[in-house]
Amino acid sequence: MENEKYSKELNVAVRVVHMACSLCQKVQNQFLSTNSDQVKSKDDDSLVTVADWSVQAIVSWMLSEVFGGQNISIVAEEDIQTLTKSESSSLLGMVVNAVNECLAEASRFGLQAPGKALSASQILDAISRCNSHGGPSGRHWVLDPVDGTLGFVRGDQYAVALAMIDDGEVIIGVLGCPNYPLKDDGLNKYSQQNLVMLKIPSGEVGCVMYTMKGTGKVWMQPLLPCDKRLEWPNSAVRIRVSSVDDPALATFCEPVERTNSNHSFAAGVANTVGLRKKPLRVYSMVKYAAIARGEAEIYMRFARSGYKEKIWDHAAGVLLVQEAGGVVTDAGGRPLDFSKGIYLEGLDRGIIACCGIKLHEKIIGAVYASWESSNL
Ligand SMILES: Nc1ncnc2c1ncn2[C@@H]1O[C@H](COP(=O)(O)O)[C@@H](OP(=O)(O)O)[C@H]1O
Ligand SMILES: [Mg+2]
Repeated sequence: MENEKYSKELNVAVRVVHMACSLCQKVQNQFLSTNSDQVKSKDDDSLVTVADWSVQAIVSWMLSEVFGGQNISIVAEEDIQTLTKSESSSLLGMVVNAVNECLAEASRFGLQAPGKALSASQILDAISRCNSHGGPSGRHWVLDPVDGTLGFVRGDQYAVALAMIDDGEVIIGVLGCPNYPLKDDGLNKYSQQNLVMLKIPSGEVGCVMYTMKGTGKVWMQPLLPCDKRLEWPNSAVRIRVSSVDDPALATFCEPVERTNSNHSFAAGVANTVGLRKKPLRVYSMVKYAAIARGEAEIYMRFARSGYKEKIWDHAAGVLLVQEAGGVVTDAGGRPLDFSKGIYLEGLDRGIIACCGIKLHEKIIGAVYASWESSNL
């Protein structure tokens, strides 16, 4: 990538996300086969798993090792509240094991393993250190350790998302998608058949996509098989958005959960614009990946009013789409603002990502036309 200034950050971020994906695959396989108690309910009733905490711990630990001790700023989704309750000691034990097993393999990813296994308190420290609120100045890493937790526990799509913001702008975006089929149109095909992604033969599924602002290039690497080392650039191929601009041929994505996006409003917009295909419903930021890779043309997200979108759910994915040639704005057509802390403040109604400006203008126009008559 051209921009020397951030090349080390990008390189390390990609390696760390590969490592995190490998951890997630192990945890997912384990609990899908044993249906164990690795899933707990958070106070807000969303699901959080051993993988969320473990990924946050390894990313935080690695970034701190490479980029400067306790001083780096990381904005991330998880805290240690549940994990430090007395009844959670077995859960903490599982996190400690998962983290240490994963870090022991760091050299395979071109990273340096710790001299000895990390203690529970070092791991809790690493997790709770990610309590930055971001903001308009300085560098902030932004992490969603397991985005699409529901997809993760169902054996479906999820993502590990790591971005770096510098002075309010997203500069680096890395998205690990362990269940993303590598073949063209794989997501479409498997989603339509309602297949659990784990049934896809390994070697045909899982990738890391990454980019740096201003390069106009987005790269995709397959995940590493367990006996291989990551050799940069590890068979990276360039990906680009689709060139389809005819609504009749376009595919649009939306969240699986209707609590996260108003499906009927999106259907109204789709109808107004002349989209004909069924929506592609996908968990997590894999929707951005599908646009960046040209497998879908449009992503619409209309959260209920009052819900505030968080930067870690979007930063990496938005940059991937933009650098792959696409357009992402709020539903009023304005750019997303990542400089205001942990929320996308001032977001107008929803988020629209498109492969190109023509479709984007049509969608924004249809949102305006439909809004008045809707009760969002
Ligand atoms: N009411 C709501 N409206 C919109 N997004 C929500 C929401 N509640 C949770 N989310 C976010 O939606 C993300 C999942 O996105 P999607 O619906 O596209 O799969 C969740 O990420 P996590 O799974 O990391 O918690 C969560 O941050
Ligand atoms: Mg998320």
